[in-house]
Amino acid sequence: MADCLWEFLERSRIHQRRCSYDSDDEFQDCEGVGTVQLMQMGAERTKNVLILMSDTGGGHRASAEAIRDAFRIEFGDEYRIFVKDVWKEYTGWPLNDMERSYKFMVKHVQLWNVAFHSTSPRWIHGSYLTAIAAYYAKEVEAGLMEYKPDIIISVHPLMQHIPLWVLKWQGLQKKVVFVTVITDLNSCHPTWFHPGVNRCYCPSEEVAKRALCDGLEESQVQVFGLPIRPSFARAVLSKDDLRKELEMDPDLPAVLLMGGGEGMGPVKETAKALGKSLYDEVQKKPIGQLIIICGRNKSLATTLESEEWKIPVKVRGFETQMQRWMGACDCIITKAGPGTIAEALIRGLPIVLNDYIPGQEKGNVPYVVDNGAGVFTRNPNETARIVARWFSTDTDELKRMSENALKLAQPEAVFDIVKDIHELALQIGPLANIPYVLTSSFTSLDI
Ligand SMILES: CCCCCCCC/C=C\CCCCCCCC(=O)OC[C@H](CO[C@@H]1O[C@H](CO)[C@H](O)[C@H](O)[C@H]1O)OC(=O)CCCCCCC/C=C\CCCCCCCC
Ligand SMILES: O=c1ccn([C@@H]2O[C@H](COP(=O)(O)OP(=O)(O)O)[C@@H](O)[C@H]2O)c(=O)[nH]1
Repeated sequence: MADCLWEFLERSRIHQRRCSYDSDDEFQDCEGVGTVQLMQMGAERTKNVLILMSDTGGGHRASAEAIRDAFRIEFGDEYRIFVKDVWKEYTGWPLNDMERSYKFMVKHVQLWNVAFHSTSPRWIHGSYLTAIAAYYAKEVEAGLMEYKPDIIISVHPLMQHIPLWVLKWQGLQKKVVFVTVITDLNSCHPTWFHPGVNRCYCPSEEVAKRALCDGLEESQVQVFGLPIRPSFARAVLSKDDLRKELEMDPDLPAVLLMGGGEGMGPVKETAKALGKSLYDEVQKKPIGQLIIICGRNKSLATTLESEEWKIPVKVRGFETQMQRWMGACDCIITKAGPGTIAEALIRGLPIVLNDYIPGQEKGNVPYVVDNGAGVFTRNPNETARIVARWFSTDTDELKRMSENALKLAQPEAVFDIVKDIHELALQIGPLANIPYVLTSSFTSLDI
């Protein structure tokens, strides 16, 4: 049933060309077409939710999947959820190549720094994105038609402007619920803030302040926390069982080393330094064990697998059960990725931040350090010394930081977000119950 309205839209676009275009909001002599059928179709139907994301890093997909899973837990079959990179599936360069471009840019970190900051003024990113929206309007429309969304959720900084333009051109802006879920904890890019959204979910008060300064209304802004997969929040995991299951040493304290979905940052150097610092040369035995998760960085995994280690080490590629590995460890070393930080906080893991991407990840460092949940150092030897200290003489500090981490954790955020979206959808009304009047389509506009 959910498909009916969009099918109706598609059919009506043919009819629409025969109607006189009068204003942005109305086709005068189309008024009333299909309204009755649409109101009937609206009753008790499954609603389509389209979550827009891109694999630029691992955090956007993780948040998208968290929202999908929470919808399923809370509302069962009431919603049909699609997690999609519509840009990649439907558009062309540069939108369909963002993953590669982003990887290239963050490898040449100064390039990313310049791109991030030079595109911050609204007039700069606004004009770029409007131009791209105009160029790819038909393709984006085709992508939206495919999934026929009643609700669109963007979890990506570059996925507000273009779909909102397309909805506006189609006269659907007031009928399709559009929300943004921000996945950066602090110093996020202003492209996240679009005044045309129904709601902007901010993971922290700091981000909410930025949203308000950037022109969003208080009624648009909600702060619940960063959405993390329900498996982190809901699973009751015993460390002993997990270690058995993951074939880890049952007694040695364990450190998890990672660098986001792409295995970025000084992972190799830090692993080597830990290999030394966690081995007691006097007693000739390890004082800790090391888990290295390389994500999609295959060459990193291959290099580390070929190393000789004096301590127990596991090298893994992209893992789909991060909550298990985190649950089995006692602390974590990572670049300042917001997803990994929020997950580690839920598991109460003290954090050593060993790198950050300039711009969006810079503000995550004070978020962790000032709240006493971890430390920051870019020096791999220093990182290794800190962990060795935590595992030997300074276990109190490890415990204190673990408590602080748990205080910051917001495991229920994802459920609060989906419940609020559900409420919003009820307030705005099921799309098909709105007396529907077809409006202008950009296909008939000269843009
Ligand atoms: C004097 C004017 C010069 C203008 C030069 C403009 C050149 C445009 C080139 C590049 C665009 C740069 C986009 C900057 C905005 C980015 C917003 C942002 O925060 O992006 C972050 C995401 C990645 O997500 C983050 O991942 C992190 C982990 O790795 C972490 O998890 C974090 O929390 C996440 O938020 O970045 C992207 O997705 C960037 C994609 C790069 C696209 C490159 C496209 C290249 C080509 C042309 C650009 C056309 C697109 C225009 C957009 C410009 C307006 C912003
Ligand atoms: O092998 C891996 C490596 C990472 N992740 C997840 O990828 C996300 C990484 O997001 P973050 O914001 O930390 O960094 P990004 O990858 O976006 O740079 C987190 O949810 C991790 O749990 C994962 O599921 N498997």
